Amino acid sequence: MTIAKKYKIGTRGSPLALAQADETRVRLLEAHSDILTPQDLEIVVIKTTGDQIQDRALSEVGGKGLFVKEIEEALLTGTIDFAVHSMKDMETRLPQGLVIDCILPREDARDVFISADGARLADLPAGAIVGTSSLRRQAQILNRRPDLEVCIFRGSVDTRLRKLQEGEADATLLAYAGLKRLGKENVVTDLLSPEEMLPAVAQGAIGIERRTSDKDVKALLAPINDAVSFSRVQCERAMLAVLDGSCRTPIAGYAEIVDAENLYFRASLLSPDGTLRLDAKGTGPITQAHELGERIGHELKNSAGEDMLSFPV
Ligand SMILES: NCc1[nH]cc(CCC(=O)O)c1CC(=O)O
Repeated sequence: MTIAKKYKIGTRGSPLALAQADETRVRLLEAHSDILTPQDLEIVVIKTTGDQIQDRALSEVGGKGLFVKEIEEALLTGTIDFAVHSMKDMETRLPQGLVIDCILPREDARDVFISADGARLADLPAGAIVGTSSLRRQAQILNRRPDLEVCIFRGSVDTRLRKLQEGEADATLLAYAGLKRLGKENVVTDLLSPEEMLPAVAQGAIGIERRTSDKDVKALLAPINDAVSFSRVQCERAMLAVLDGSCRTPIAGYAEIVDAENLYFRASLLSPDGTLRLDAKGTGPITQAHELGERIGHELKNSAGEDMLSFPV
């Protein structure tokens, strides 16, 4: 890096998004303590369409792209220099001219179970209500516990916890990563293993998006990329890219390190009501993360058939 200059970091304004932008800023200041001072990295909050819709499930209003569109426009027009995202919320295809080649060290990817009265998932009585707006969580819960009810739960982590206290549901499911980043691990009743609840693709991973042409930013971000986290996310997203198309199809995918050289990857495709579930798994070299993800994606796609990939809304 030759010149120090000022950079604008784009992010949503939710408490979690701000925590992630701040983590990115701190990592960059550490990695470039020789050339960057705190004033060189400015956090710019961008309000997205998704932030304004709080009362409907995301799958009803257009999917995860809603949280990202305005931020990508700000990148393309140059209002910001790079953007910090939860990789879980990112579509598999980025707009022309943008790239994500920096993934921070991944946080714990598991989902957690939170109940109002401290009961664990296995303790919930028949008919208990679980609040979630994630089709993946809904489908997996109903697959294991067809006797439970699911209701829509949206909003920030705080909003969901408040709804739980107010009795709108008996329990909810959240990403452990988000709670940890907000310093709210204490609300967790139970950590769910990947066998109980296979995480979402890229859950717990923070990615940084930039203009493909911006070589300064590329060099700035390179030292904070975590190669192993990058490969795990690449594997999971390659699977999603094969299956994607319908955000009404619950998909889960989780790649983990088995030894210094290999990934173990599990993926599942379910029907929203949890009655159908297809699982696939495989191992492969970390250096071929994309190929492993694609292979498992095609395996699921072939056994699913067209109808399971396009459930009616
Ligand atoms: N869809 C919202 C969202 N996007 C990322 C996270 C959590 C943090 C992460 O997975 O990195 C959450 C909240 C949740 O699912 O509990």
